[in-house]
Amino acid sequence: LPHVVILATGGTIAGTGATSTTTIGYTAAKLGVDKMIESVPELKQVADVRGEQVAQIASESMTNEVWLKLAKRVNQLLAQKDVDGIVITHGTDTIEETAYFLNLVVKSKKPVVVVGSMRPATAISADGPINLYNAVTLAGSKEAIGKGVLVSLNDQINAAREVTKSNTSTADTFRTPDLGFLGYMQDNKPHFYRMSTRKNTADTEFDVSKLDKLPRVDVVYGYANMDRVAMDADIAAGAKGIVQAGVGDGSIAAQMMPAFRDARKQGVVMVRSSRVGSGIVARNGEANDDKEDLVVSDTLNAQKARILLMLALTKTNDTKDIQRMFYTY
Ligand SMILES: NC(=O)C[C@H](N)C(=O)O
Repeated sequence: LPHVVILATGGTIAGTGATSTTTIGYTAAKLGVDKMIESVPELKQVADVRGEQVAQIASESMTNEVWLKLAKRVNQLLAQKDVDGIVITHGTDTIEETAYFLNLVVKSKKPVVVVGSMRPATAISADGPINLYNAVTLAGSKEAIGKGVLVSLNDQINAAREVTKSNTSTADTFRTPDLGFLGYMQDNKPHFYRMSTRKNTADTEFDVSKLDKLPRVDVVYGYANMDRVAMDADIAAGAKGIVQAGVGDGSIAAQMMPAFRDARKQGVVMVRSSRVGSGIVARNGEANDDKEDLVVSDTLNAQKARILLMLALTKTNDTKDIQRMFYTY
């Protein structure tokens, strides 16, 4: 049997509610990793599993510090001969962010699968146990090697770079808009049909082994009648980069342009992303990125663009080089 380590961070998969019909007003991050493993005895049929508790939080409270701790532990474990794959149990609110962060900093081709659930462990038809079973099966599989960090819930396998939470509360919330998920978990095995084409894990240039913090990068949301107050406040608070989740194709409001120019004068790296949820933000499309010295996020949503920009800023401030990274990862 493959050796799979489960790193637990909390979330609804470890959540408990007052009654079996409580699916909303429950408390996330209550069960410890050993209790979660015990509650799915079938795990022992597919892998030699053991657990470690890395954090015990609802994922809305995820921080850069927990990411660094988690990534370092994943890298230590995957360097061991007796570890074949890792499962990370996680809340679903920021699962796509943690998965993409790991997709950029894990230095191994061995499978890393991030899993969560939409119903707490105490609910009727809780989705946590089957999701955990599928995740451990996937992490122990040969098929998952070299596919980058994966997110698996609801019998589906998604790529970390592309997956996003699309519904606040239903079990089928995870989607890869337009591009589609990678495959299914069915009948105790993965069935892959496609792969993400972007570089990941062992093929990236990022190394967090000596980092204990990441540069501050904030997201500013675009909307009609927006002004520069939030962006200026973020920069005053020390942001080295700003991602605008702009309207449409990452458009910049006329009244925001002076704020973008002031930010660039101070060396703040400005990334145009979109609030739309799918599609490419085209370079020199809705803004003159060459002239204004801006970066476009390509198809990354704003929360993932923030992660890539933080990591990029650990290497360089050069906007051309950072743009290359956005087209590479
Ligand atoms: N379904 C969930 O896991 C939601 C929860 N708020 C979390 O992200 O921890």
